Amino acid sequence: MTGAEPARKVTVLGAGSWGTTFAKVLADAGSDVTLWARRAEVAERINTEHQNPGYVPGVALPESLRATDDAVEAMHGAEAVVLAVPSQTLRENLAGWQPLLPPDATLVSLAKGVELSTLKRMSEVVAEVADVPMDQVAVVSGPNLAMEIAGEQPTATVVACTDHDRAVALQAACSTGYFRPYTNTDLVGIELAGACKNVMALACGMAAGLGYGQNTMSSLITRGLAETTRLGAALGAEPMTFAGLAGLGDLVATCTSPLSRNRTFGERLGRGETLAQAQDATNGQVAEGVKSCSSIRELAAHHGVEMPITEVVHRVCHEDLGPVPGAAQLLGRERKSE
Ligand SMILES: NC(=O)C1=CN([C@@H]2O[C@H](COP(=O)(O)OP(=O)(O)OC[C@H]3O[C@@H](n4cnc5c(N)ncnc54)[C@H](O)[C@@H]3O)[C@@H](O)[C@H]2O)C=CC1
Ligand SMILES: O=C(CO)COP(=O)(O)O
Repeated sequence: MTGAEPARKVTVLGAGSWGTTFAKVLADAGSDVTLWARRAEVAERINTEHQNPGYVPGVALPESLRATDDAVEAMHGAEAVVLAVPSQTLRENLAGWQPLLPPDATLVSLAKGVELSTLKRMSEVVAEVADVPMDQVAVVSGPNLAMEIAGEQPTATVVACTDHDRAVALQAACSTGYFRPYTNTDLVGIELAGACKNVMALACGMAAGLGYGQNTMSSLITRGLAETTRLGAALGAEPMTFAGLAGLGDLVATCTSPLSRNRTFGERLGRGETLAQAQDATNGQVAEGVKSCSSIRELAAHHGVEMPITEVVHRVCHEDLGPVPGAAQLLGRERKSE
């Protein structure tokens, strides 16, 4: 897919909650969409009953949306290939798909995370594993809780790509009466914002689980935005990106919605559940911040950036710090100006 023409043939790899929902958006926008599911029975149910109850219960999927568990069939002739798998498995998944990728297809990451061990953003992982230039990689990120979009509630998002024409083509391919994408060329900022907001949603969930109210939430959201912006500035992102849909927009949506898996996970930790207990309650869906809190913390350390909320979330998730002492740690920091 090149130039400013809408993508007509789009493949979505991953039929979880966001992959299925984004495939519906693309199909509703008039694109010819094939959705790849890991399990044959999920693909079969989408084709025959137009439902994916494990991930988007009660949602009627468009009849034009085709699903398959055959990656070869899914990717044949695709102008854009959308990667809708968790951040920490993207490398492994994409390595398997790499030989099947149509050469000039725009590769679109929906994942919000930073890879453990390499500390790479998802677009970096995609460009490396697919062996394509960075301007062939796009990202979609914004306040995009899948179940609200699946219910066709009005939502905006950002389509980011360093190649503006590709961003415009993808924007056209996913614009519907309920979904309004804006373009942006600041891939670094858009991706960091998406990864960090999951960590802040864990923190807000913990606060909610401890019984704290809106002052605490607002304080965490605002200071979370400050530390995310600091990291972005150190990595060359445009600071204004963090005030946009993929920054503040997604941060507010995720930190305040009971639909967020990250916020819900944090709330369970705040109520005193262990990591394993909270994990059991996710219905197999991913809460990216649980792993990304560690990779973002390490990335920040490499760049000499202070991220106190991320630090506390990491310690609560992985170093046995209780949420109450975690809150005390944040409140007890050295006094400073805003
Ligand atoms: N659900 C949402 O509201 C939104 C999710 N996202 C992001 O999209 C990405 C995908 O999220 P969801 O679709 O929500 O996740 P999910 O947990 O609902 O689904 C994950 C999908 O990846 C597939 N998959 C393939 N290989 C896998 C492996 N090795 N391990 C686990 N799953 C594997 C699963 O079968 C499943 O179809 C995440 O990075 C998430 O942060 C972004 C915006 C909205
Ligand atoms: O990214 C999301 C909303 O924009 C979804 O958040 P959760 O992964 O926490 O459900």
